[in-house]
Amino acid sequence: MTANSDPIAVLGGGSFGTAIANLLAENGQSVRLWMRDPDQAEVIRNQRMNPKYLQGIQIHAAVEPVTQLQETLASCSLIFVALPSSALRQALQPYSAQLTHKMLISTTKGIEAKSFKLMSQILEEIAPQARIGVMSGPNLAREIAEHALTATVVASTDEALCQAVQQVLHGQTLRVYASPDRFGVELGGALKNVYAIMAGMAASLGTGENTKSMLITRALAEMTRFAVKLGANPMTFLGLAGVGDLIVTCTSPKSRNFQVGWALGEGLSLEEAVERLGEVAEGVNTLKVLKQKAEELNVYMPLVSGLHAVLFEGRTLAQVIAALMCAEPKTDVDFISLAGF
Ligand SMILES: NC(=O)C1=CN([C@@H]2O[C@H](COP(=O)(O)OP(=O)(O)OC[C@H]3O[C@@H](n4cnc5c(N)ncnc54)[C@H](OP(=O)(O)O)[C@@H]3O)[C@@H](O)[C@H]2O)C=CC1
Ligand SMILES: O=C(CO)COP(=O)(O)O
Repeated sequence: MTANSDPIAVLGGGSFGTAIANLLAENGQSVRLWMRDPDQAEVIRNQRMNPKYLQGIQIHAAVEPVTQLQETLASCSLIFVALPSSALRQALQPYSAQLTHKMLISTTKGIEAKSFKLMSQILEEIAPQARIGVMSGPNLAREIAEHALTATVVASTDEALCQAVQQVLHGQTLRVYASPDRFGVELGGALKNVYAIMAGMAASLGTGENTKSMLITRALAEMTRFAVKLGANPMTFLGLAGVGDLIVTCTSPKSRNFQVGWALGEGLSLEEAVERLGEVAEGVNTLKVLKQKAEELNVYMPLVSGLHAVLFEGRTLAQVIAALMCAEPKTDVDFISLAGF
């Protein structure tokens, strides 16, 4: 791997930002890992660890923790954004002038509540002159940091941008695939978090393997149906950023969304589950906005409606399960015919 001449910025000192920064550094890049908390930066600088988010992972010497956002943006032409969706606009809006002509890669898997915008759409709004891409796929931060063999997708119609990301991130333990379908790749990453909450809940209640499989497969049908309604290419959902990410997040206790679901299954309230997690679980907010959008667009999303009913409308799980199982019989893979195939 040849080193890029400019340093590369990673915004967000959480688990994913730290994992990506480390991989870039291991590939020979010089990396500025921006975080808002000077104390956290100091700890990383001195201990070469990020104990708050990635306990036990050694941070490469070429990762420089920084807290000056303006300087960081000015000094880097390739910028990975790993901020929670609730923070991205607010954090970057004041620096739109510094983002002109930069390559911005969103790794954030969420949807803005008030606008239903995906994060790359917000970046485009903040920085219309920037070059925009997204990175998404079955990418649990801890596994990436521990060098589990992993694949991801960089998506943009800007082929040179995809190649730039492949050049700096592709390595011994991470394969980076390119896709021109930015919208589909990004939407898949955001939607699957909701189903991971359901899967975590199902797992903690001791459901059978048939049930787990039904849940994941019908989740794929439901999220694809929604995506088709928004004009996305359903084929993207058969790739790493669709079914790939859905599988990992719905089956792994390392997923924070799965953990929230697990805690709910144990009887904790949503507030208690989120509090216990202490990290970002994007699926909670996505569930709220997705339920509303599905209604607006008249898309049939019984799993989303069911989870929403349990978490926000005072319905019991038993009531929701009974309604789901007794609903009128449907056709399998209906989203393919909806898409005109
Ligand atoms: N973790 C994973 O496995 C993966 C995560 N992602 C996505 O990456 C995004 C970030 O997740 P992740 O790194 O896991 O989250 P974490 O919960 O691990 O960390 C969140 C980070 O965001 C920072 N932050 C929160 N609010 C602000 C703000 N207003 N301004 C600046 N920084 C802020 C936190 O800083 P502080 O400590 O100061 O609060 C912390 O560094 C999410 O959208 C997630 O879906 C994508 C793929 C995999
Ligand atoms: O997106 C992820 C894996 O691809 C991480 O999922 P969680 O945010 O649920 O941990």
